[in-house]
Amino acid sequence: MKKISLLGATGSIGQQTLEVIEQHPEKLELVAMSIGENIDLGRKIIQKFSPKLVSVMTKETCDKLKNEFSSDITFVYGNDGLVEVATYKDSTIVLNAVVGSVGLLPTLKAIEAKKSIALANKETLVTAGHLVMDAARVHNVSILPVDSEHSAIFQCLQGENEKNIDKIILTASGGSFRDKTREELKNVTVEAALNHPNWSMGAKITIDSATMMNKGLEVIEAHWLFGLPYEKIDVLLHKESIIHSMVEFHDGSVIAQLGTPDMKVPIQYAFSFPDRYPMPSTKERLHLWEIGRLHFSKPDFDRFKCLGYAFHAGGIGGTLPTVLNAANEEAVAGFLKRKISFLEIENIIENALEKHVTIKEPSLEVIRQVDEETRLYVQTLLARK
Ligand SMILES: NC(=O)C1=CN([C@@H]2O[C@H](COP(=O)(O)OP(=O)(O)OC[C@H]3O[C@@H](n4cnc5c(N)ncnc54)[C@H](OP(=O)(O)O)[C@@H]3O)[C@@H](O)[C@H]2O)C=CC1
Ligand SMILES: CC(=O)[C@@H](O)[C@H](O)COP(=O)(O)O
Ligand SMILES: [Mn+2]
Repeated sequence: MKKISLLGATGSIGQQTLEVIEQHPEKLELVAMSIGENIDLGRKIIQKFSPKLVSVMTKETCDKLKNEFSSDITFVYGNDGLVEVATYKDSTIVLNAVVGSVGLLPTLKAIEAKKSIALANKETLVTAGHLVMDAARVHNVSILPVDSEHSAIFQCLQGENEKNIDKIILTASGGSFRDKTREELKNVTVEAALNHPNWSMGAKITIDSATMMNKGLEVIEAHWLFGLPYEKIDVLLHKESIIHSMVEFHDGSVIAQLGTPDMKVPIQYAFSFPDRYPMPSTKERLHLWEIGRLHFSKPDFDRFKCLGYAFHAGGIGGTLPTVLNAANEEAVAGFLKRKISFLEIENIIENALEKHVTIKEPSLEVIRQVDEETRLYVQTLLARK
C-alpha cells in the first residue's frame, strides 16, 4: 500500500490524483492533504477520503474545520501546514500539485524526510532546480515526474543508458492561440486564453500554455530532471498532444510515448513505477486510426517570446530562472485579474530579466529574496496600470 501526502488536492491535478487513488483502493491511500481557498471542495474530499492530516491556508479556516470534523483528523495551516503534510510521518510518497513556487519549501522538506516525490509543481524545479536535485541526491530520494512530457521522457528512458541520448524532444500543443499572429494577440481575452485546445487544467498553467511559457518552464524542468544541457533539449509543435515527448539516441533511433491527453496516466505512473497499473475498462484508449494525421512544426521564437526567455534564463542559470518564474507568476496573475493585456505578460517578464543581476549558485535564502524582490517589482508595474 502506498500512503500518499497530496499537496493541492482541490486543483486540477489534485482532483485527478484523487480519481487515481479511488481507482486503486488496494494499492493507494490518501493519508494527508492540503487545500487552498476552495473550502467547500475540501470538505467533500475530507468526507470521502478521511485523511489523517489536512492543511488549509488560514488559521480561521483551520479552526472552523476543527469544529466540523472528528478529532481523528488533525488540521494545520499556512506554509508550515504545507510542510507538515509533505513530511507527515505515515506517508511514503508526496504528490506536489500546488501551483507556483510556494511548492519549493515543502518539496525540500519532504526530500529531507526521505519521502519519494511525485512532482507536478514544475515551478519548484524552475525556481531552485539545483537545490532540489542536490537534496534528492544527498538523501537518495526519487523525483518522479508527473508533468506529461517529463513522464513521457522518463518512460522512454527506462532500460536505456543516458550517455546514449542525443537529445530530448518536448512536444508542445501551442496553446489556445497557436494559430493567431502577433497582431491578433493584441486584443485576446482572458476567456479565450483559458480555452486550451487539448487539456483541461488550472488557470495559471493554461495561460502559460498560451504564451508558451509552459514549454519554457518545462525546458528548465527537463534540464534538471534528466541532467541534460540546454543544447540537447528541443521543442516541437505538435497540435494533437498525442505524442507526449520523445528521446533521440545517438544511433538515430527516436523513442516516443503516446496516449490520449489524460493526466491520470502520468499521475498513476508516478505511483506505480516501475510497475504499471491497468487502465479502468471504461476508459477510452488511444485509437490512432480515428485521429488519422499527426502534425509537427518548429516553434517560431519571435512569435513565442517566452520560450526564448526560458532558454536564455535556463542557460545563464543562477537566480535568473527564479526571476523568470516569479515575474511570470505575477504577470499571469495580473492578466487573469484583467490588469494587463496578454502581450504585456511577456513585456513584464523581459523587463524583470533585463533588470536582474544574476547571482550564481544561490542558497535557499537568496532564492527566496530574489523571488520576493521580483514579485514586488512586477506588482509595482501592475499597480501603475
Ligand atoms: N493541470 C494539469 O494538467 C497540469 C499541471 N501541472 C502543474 O501542476 C501544478 C498544479 O496545476 P493545476 O492542478 O493545474 O493547478 P490548479 O490551480 O488547478 O490547482 C492548484 C492547487 O494548489 C492550491 N494552491 C494554490 N495556491 C496555494 C497556496 N498559496 N498555498 C497552498 N495551496 C495553494 C489550490 O487550492 P484551491 O484551489 O483550494 O485554492 C489547488 O489545490 C502546477 O505547477 C502546474 O504547472 C503540470 C502538468 C499538467
Ligand atoms: C498536461 C501537461 O503536461 C501540460 O503541461 C500540457 O503539456 C500543456 O500543453 P502545452 O504547453 O503543450 O500547450
Ligand atoms: Mn506538461
